[in-house]
Amino acid sequence: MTDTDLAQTARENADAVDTTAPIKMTARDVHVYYGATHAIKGVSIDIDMDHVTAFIGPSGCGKSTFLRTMNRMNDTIAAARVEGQITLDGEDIYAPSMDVVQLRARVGMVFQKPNPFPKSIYENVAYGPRIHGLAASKADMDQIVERSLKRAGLWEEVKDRLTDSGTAMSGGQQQRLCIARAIAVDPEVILMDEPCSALDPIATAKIEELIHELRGNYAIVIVTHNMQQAARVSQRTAFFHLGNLVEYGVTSDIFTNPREERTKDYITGRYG
Ligand SMILES: Nc1ncnc2c1ncn2[C@@H]1O[C@H](COP(=O)(O)OP(=O)(O)OP(=O)(O)O)[C@@H](O)[C@H]1O
Repeated sequence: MTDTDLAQTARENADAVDTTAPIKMTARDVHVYYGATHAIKGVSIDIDMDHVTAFIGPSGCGKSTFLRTMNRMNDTIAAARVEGQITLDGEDIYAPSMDVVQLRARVGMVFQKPNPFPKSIYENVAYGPRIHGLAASKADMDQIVERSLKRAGLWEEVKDRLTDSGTAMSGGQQQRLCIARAIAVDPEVILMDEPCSALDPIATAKIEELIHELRGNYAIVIVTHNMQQAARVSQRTAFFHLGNLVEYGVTSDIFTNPREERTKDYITGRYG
């Protein structure tokens, strides 16, 4: 794909930008340290509801680190320290009163490598709703499982083998199962950390289509190394470099008319 194609793809996607969408999450002057390494340097950003926001930038620039601050996954890394403020619907997610288990249900995460539990397909989806008490009966749970698998575009492929192991599926199916698992607890935000990097082009296309379909109901944030993917699936793009948020805006603007020289260099493949 040439630069012109990239710009064209981004422009086609621009129709989906809604400037009146409410802000779902905010970050203000966020810094992250791993011991002495200063990985994120004063990032401020607003994440809109009903949009897909792509985080792009060269390897090691801090995309995954920043993504993990948004549902406190960095809490699980002993050396990581987060400063600054991140809110969800105006509420500080690092406040002592914040229930981290609830937070991670509201802000779900899909990882680079599909990681289904070594349990049945049904149980993979039912697990979250069960621990959060979202189903009052077996019939309720059956409904949640079916609805989540349908939304993840997997139902037709698995409805006759719900008791098979989730780990016995193809990589692309496993990733859609992980998306179904995230959706099952009714999240408001879905964070995706390079969700297609372990998948072949056909499975990747299916996930991209799915992201497109899910967009209207969630705030979705996707880390990607693939600029064509950012242009195809996102309405907003944030470009990170050396721990800084260099530029953030409407995807078609970032790909057609970047304000910063560093963004331009990156999207035209001059480094990264
Ligand atoms: N668990 C960790 N412990 C120590 N340093 C870390 C850890 N995770 C990331 N870092 C460092 O933080 C910086 C940002 O890394 P991060 O993985 O967030 O970047 P990235 O942009 O997502 O990279 P990539 O695109 O290669 O996945 C790097 O210097 C990295 O070495």
